[in-house]
Amino acid sequence: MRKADIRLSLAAYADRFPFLRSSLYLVLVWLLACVLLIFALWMRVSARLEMEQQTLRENSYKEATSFSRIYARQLERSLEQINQITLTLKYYWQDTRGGLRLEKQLGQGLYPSVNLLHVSVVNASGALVTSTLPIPKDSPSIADREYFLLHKNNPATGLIISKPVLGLRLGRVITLFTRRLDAPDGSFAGIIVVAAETAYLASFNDEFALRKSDFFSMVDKEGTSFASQIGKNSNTLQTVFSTSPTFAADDGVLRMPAEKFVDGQARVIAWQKLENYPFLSVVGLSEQEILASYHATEALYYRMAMAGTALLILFACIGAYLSMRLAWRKQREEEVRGTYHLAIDGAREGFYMLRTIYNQQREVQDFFIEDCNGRGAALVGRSKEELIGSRLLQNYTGAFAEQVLTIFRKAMETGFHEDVFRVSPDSQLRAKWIHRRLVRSGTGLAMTLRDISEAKEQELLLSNLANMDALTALPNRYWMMNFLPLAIQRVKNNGSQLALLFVDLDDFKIINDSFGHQAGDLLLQAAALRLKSLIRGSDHVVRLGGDEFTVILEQINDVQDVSHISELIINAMNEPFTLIDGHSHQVHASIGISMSPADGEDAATLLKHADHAMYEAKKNGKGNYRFYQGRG
Ligand SMILES: Nc1nc2c(ncn2[C@@H]2O[C@H](COP(=O)(O)OP(=O)(O)OP(=O)(O)O)[C@@H](O)[C@H]2O)c(=O)[nH]1
Repeated sequence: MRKADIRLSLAAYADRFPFLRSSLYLVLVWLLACVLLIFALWMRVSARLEMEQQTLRENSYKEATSFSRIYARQLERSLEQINQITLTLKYYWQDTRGGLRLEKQLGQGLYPSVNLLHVSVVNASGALVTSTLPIPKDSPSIADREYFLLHKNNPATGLIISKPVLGLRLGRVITLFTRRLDAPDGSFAGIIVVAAETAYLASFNDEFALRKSDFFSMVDKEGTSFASQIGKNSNTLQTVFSTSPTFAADDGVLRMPAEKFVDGQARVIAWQKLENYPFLSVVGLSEQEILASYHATEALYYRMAMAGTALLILFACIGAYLSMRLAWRKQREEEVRGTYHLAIDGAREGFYMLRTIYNQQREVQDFFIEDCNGRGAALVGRSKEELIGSRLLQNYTGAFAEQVLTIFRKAMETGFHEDVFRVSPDSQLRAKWIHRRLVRSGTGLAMTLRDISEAKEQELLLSNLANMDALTALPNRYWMMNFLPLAIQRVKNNGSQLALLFVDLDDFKIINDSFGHQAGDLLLQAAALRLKSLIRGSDHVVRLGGDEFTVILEQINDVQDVSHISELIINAMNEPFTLIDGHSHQVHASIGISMSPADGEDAATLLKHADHAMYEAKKNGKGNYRFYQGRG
């Protein structure tokens, strides 16, 4: 871009600066609308996400509660199974008077869960007697254990479940279920010990769909975890809690923060108290996993909202730009309209903007005056206010209205019409002559009317002067030479004849010489009147100059008629002229006649031949007429 071009375009923008400043509100409106829409969009997205999250949470609460109940029922059954084993073995032991050999039973496959549940019999002195696990040679006495002493000292004690401990023989965490053995005399005979591994107590993972970080756990009232499992296929462990949880009610559901768990993950936990055992089944669903689908949705929503925001900003920019452009154009149009009104209101021409009114057949029926200037209104004797909004044909009536409509329809078709017309008496136009110009513009017409009456009058006057003899007021030679070709053509077309009578006064010079030039003038005027009185309205008398006249007779079908009129003229001219000077003067006339088309088909030839015939008449003694006989 050249420097000059840059300067030009900068100047163009500088021109627009005041406009831009005054139209800044348009940008602000778009901006505000955009901000509001973006705000509404994000509010909607956030509400939607909130709802989604809420639903997921509610579902997770329900799910956790349902799982904790299932687990509680299963745990109850497992504990009951262990209880049954202790009872069965107690009675079996007592029945067989200590003849129970667990190693034998193990061999017979009586303990299907042998790798998770280990049974032992301890005698009254605390020594292992029989067991499903191998008994080491130096197996220590358990006589000092709390549960052993409890059974020993209290015959009524039923099943005692100890806190989880590290099993010495297994090297794994176990929970001991113990029951007292009584001798036939009711004295203490030892205890049955069932050691349950954590995997036995937490072995329900097939029952429901656990996700990777979900867990279930058997917990006692004090919050001690006995067995837990995180995820479906992981190993069981004693606890998942970092500190012992407390549960105020028998059942419930709540969100537990991340720090409460050894793996640092927040969870929704639900618990349920077992009916027959002092334990709670606890199920925890990982919050991260619950919300995993939510996070995907959230990301999608945010992406959509971002795209929506970008689109809205784009729309707002485009909208602001287009509005500004529209406003700029409008302003320009206003300026142009203002200038146009200034121009047309000061114009001497009437100016009208007409919109077409169509009928049902799509024919132009009328025009609606959309705009006009003061001159336009004045031309039809109305005010601008009256005229604007009215229909064009309201201003015309009768045949003239139909004629106007025809011209206007044609202008709509061709796009342009220009004419000059004499104003009809039917018209309301306040002028005698109008110059009219119609230009198609869009769905209507732009019409200008110019009053050319004065110019036309002037033109007519000049035309009359050019065509008229000043002394006699008869048409002159100039007129005749224009008229004759048309008249010759007319008779040629309709097959009739035209007669040109060349009339020359005889001895006129004497009048001039004897009575003066003025008397001669008066006689010429009187002769002209006399000639005019002899012919029909459709015929013409012309003064060629001096004492020479022509009479043009059209539509001659019989040459006799020409002879007759020639005689009338000669007779009339033979009559003395009494002029206003009181003198009576005697002149005669000689007439030469040429006929068209026989003696000529053009004005000059016809005149020349009539002149020749007149010369012949003069030669023949004056006061008579002669038809052209040819040049012979
Ligand atoms: N008063 C008057 N005389 C005119 C006018 N124009 C021409 N004349 C005169 O008219 C006379 C015409 O002359 P001519 O036609 O030759 O003479 P004439 O006496 O009629 O002779 P013939 O035609 O042969 O009979 C001339 O004397 C002109 O000066 C005019 O406008 N007024």
